[in-house]
Amino acid sequence: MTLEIQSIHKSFSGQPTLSDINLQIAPGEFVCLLGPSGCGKTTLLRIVAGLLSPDAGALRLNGQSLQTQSARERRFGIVFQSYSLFPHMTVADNVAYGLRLLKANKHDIHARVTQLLNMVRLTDLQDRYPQQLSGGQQQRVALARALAIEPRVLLLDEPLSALDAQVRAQLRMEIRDIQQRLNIPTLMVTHDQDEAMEMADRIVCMQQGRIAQVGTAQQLYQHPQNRFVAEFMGSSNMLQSHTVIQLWPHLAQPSDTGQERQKVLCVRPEHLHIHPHQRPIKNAAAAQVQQVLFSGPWQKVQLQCHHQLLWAQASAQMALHTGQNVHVELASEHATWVAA
Ligand SMILES: Nc1ncnc2c1ncn2[C@@H]1O[C@H](COP(=O)(O)OP(=O)(O)OP(=O)(O)O)[C@@H](O)[C@H]1O
Repeated sequence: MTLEIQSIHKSFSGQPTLSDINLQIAPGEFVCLLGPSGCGKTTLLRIVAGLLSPDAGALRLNGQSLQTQSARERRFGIVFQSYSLFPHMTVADNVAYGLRLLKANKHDIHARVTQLLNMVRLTDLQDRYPQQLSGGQQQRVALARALAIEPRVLLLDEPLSALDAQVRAQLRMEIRDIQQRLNIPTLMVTHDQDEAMEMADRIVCMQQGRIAQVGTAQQLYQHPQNRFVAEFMGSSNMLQSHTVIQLWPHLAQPSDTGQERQKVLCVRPEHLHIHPHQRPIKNAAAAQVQQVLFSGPWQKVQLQCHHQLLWAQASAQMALHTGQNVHVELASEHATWVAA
């Protein structure tokens, strides 16, 4: 199944919420809509689901228009942030719900529910009610329920954001694994960049109702097209051209490469190399340590470098303390000039 989203526009009370959204999701592909609150992610997902009509544009599945199909006729599986399980039904009945609506026979329903509960590892809990389950278990039931109808497309609206960090990490892997095994085209909304980077084949980074950039996690992280994408995808230091000349005069300026002005240098913390001594080093700038934050195998280090504050990442083994004079080198092959 290939899902095509073509030139979708949507306004609320005259305010454009989505402008010219174009996207194609290949069979079995996992695509994440990523962006800050209010950028239009959920609106787009609801339009794809058939819960909201676009003002203009088209949706196609395998070339066939979805325009006249209701949400139910589309047969898409949807999982929301708030589990939305039926509280008066057991786990097994929740999973069976969609199949009963489709009037599947009892034997088939039982076989399918057994298979799905096994897939989401809830077989032992099938007679419990939702309120007797943890958040993670409830979300697994919601996933099984969405998958029961053999959906043509899977839509996930922030399915993990109500869960604690450990359960989230576990469920990320489980959802990705199940999605790959079933080979269903999937669109997931999230505002969590780590989640998007770990789960998605491609990420759609959205800004104020428009697509800012589409690509793999590596493409967006390593080659962001503009400052918004660079800052949204992981931590970065954004340096003006005159600051770069001061700190690392050997670096090529954007004008050297024939690109227009008004660019800033995006420097990821892991590409700054700290030399923990005062001795000058070729192509390294003098700096003073302002803060050291322990972060497991790493320390996040804030440096004052001329008038610029920089965040760097250093190994936890490196002895660093506040006020220490150091030198900082930039792995120039990783630094990217992006549109400001
Ligand atoms: N039914 C509606 N009526 C009016 N405005 C709406 C409606 N639904 C959404 N909006 C507005 O459209 C914009 C986009 O909302 P949307 O829920 O799509 O954003 P989002 O990116 O999913 O945000 P979040 O991450 O906070 O859920 C917001 O400004 C929101 O207030």
